[in-house]
Amino acid sequence: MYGRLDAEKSDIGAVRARLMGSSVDGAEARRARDAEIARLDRALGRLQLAERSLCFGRLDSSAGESLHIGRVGLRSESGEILLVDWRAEASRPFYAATLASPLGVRRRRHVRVEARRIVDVSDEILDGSIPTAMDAVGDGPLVSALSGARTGRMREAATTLQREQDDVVRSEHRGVMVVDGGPGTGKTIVALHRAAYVLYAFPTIAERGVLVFGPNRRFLAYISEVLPSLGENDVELATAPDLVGVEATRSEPDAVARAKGRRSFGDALARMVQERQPHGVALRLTTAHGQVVLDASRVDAARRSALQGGIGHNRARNLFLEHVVDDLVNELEQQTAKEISDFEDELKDIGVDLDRMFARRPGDHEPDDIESSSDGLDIDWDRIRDDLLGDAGIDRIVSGAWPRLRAEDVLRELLTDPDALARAMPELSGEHIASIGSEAEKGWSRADLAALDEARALIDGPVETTYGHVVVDEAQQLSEMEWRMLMRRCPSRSMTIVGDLAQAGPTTTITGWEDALEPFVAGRYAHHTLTVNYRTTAEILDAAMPLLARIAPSQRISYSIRHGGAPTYLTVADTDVNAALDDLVARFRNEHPDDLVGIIAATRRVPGIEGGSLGDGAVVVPAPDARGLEFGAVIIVDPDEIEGESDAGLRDLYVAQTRATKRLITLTITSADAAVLPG
Ligand SMILES: Nc1ncnc2c1ncn2[C@@H]1O[C@H](COP(=O)(O)OP(=O)(O)OP(=O)(O)O)[C@@H](O)[C@H]1O
Repeated sequence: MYGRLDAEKSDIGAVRARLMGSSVDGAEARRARDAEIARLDRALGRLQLAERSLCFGRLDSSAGESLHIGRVGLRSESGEILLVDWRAEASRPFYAATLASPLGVRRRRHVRVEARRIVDVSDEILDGSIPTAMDAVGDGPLVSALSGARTGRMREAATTLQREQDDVVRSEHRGVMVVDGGPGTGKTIVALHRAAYVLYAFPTIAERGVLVFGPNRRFLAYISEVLPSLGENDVELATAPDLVGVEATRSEPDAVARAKGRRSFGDALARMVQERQPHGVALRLTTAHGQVVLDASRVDAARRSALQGGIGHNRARNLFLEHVVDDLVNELEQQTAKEISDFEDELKDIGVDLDRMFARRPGDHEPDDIESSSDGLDIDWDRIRDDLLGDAGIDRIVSGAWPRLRAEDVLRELLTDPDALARAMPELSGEHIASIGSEAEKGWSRADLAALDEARALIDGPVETTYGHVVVDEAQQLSEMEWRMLMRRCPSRSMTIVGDLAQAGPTTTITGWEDALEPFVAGRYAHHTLTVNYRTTAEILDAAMPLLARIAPSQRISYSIRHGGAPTYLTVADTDVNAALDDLVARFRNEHPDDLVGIIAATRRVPGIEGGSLGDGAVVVPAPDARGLEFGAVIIVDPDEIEGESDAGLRDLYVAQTRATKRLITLTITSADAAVLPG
């Protein structure tokens, strides 16, 4: 297989070199050549990424046929199949076969390859037959993957995707799919493998781009290596600031962020923009050709037809200008015709007959021209229309009724208009409303970003960059306005949405998936729930259950497949926290040198801990940012402080309790000397 991999790489390299060296005539041909070279580069990149564990599985059927499964598909020179891509239909039994339903598979083999050598083989016999000397039945690769060290970067799991996960990854559903489940059930793993599957199996969707949206950059860094290691580099990873192209530089009270995240805030923006469009007013237009007043009903009709295409306030303004100028020219034409005929009548009254004066002698052609001379034949109305479209005076009058706007200005205007805010956010106190205004000049907050995106859509029209498929991770975090921001980027509504409502943060405004999706795909989405926890041991999960019972009593409880030590609870004096952490980290790292320790604390406590002398074996994470992350060991510092820090404090604590793969330690802080240091 590696021989064929090398041969394919060098074949592609040769074609590429030939193309580079060939001469092309004209821009069209050059574009076609560049596109072909880019395609070859992508194919080459994919083959290079397949180098690491090229083949990781093998299926042997009860009928004696076998199939190798790996990162890419490969054929021999004579065309027979050597290796099947893990996403191909033929690979499905590798993930779907079970003891209860072996799908014709006798043996499923996991192969581990390092530096092109097989270093481990592990078999499962699925059809009930007796293992032979040729079978290597032992501890499964899933268990070894799960108990492996956590180094701060998520790893792909194409080799060990489990059946309930694989059903989602390989689903034929092309619309919106929601995947929920408790912490550690593999929602992120499923979402990322789904992205890889979409790229492979739905080429027309993939062509339009795939976006993976995550809550913050720390999380994106954590998952950043999964897709490349699956051979997929054509996926964009983004957070809200990336999508909007603006950084959030200011924090604000959760209640304010929540209010800004509601639909009603978007509606207030829309009203603000509508108020900058003419409603029920007449337009007085003065031109070199005369003065015209367009009455309110014609102005309203022009406004309605300009807005019909949903192209945004500024571009609709240009259409409005065109409608106004059309009406204006019609009006001028009629005025002129009337003036000429009035003039003729006056002349007739004093005995002058224009028709007779201009009449040609008998024998001349085109008697019609004589008729039309009185209709203003010499006036080129098309040219006048063009002139008026570029006329600064008309532009000024239209701008008075329909000004060009900037999204930033409109949002600032709303944020500094206490009356409009009070109408849009009836739940906020006067104090909060006032604070919004005084903070607005100091930069944007996180919640402002979605509002800015909304204002841009209203003013500048649909976003330019859209995607064929959008994956949303930690989706419980999104506000209604953020849902709109994402939907705007996925007009085809092909999405994979993963999240866990029990882990929702303080600024979430939705209460359920139906609530979130109803405005976009009411009732038309698939829903899956994952049930097995692959992260924490059963002991750690058990310790988190009382909290889950308080947060989401109706949530189906997941179960863990691994066991380990019971969580530890310690008490230390405030002044000894850093010394205790040093000690705990050192002890854990001694036993598990490659495993990262996550120290999770209330946001306000983080700087104090970071100021300590922790080595690189540990990272300090503010509790609200711990969503989605995972560590070998987790030390929770002062759970009460985490719980009390925000409206979502209890859920933050639940998230913190479910991040560890091996050990969970909780440090309670006391100012008394009675603290018990870990002994
Ligand atoms: N099939 C699998 N094979 C190997 N590892 C897996 C598999 N499924 C999940 N895992 C591992 O289990 C851990 C938890 O998975 P993941 O982070 O996707 O869960 P999650 O449901 O997104 O969790 P949370 O809700 O806490 O963010 C990760 O380390 C992941 O790599």
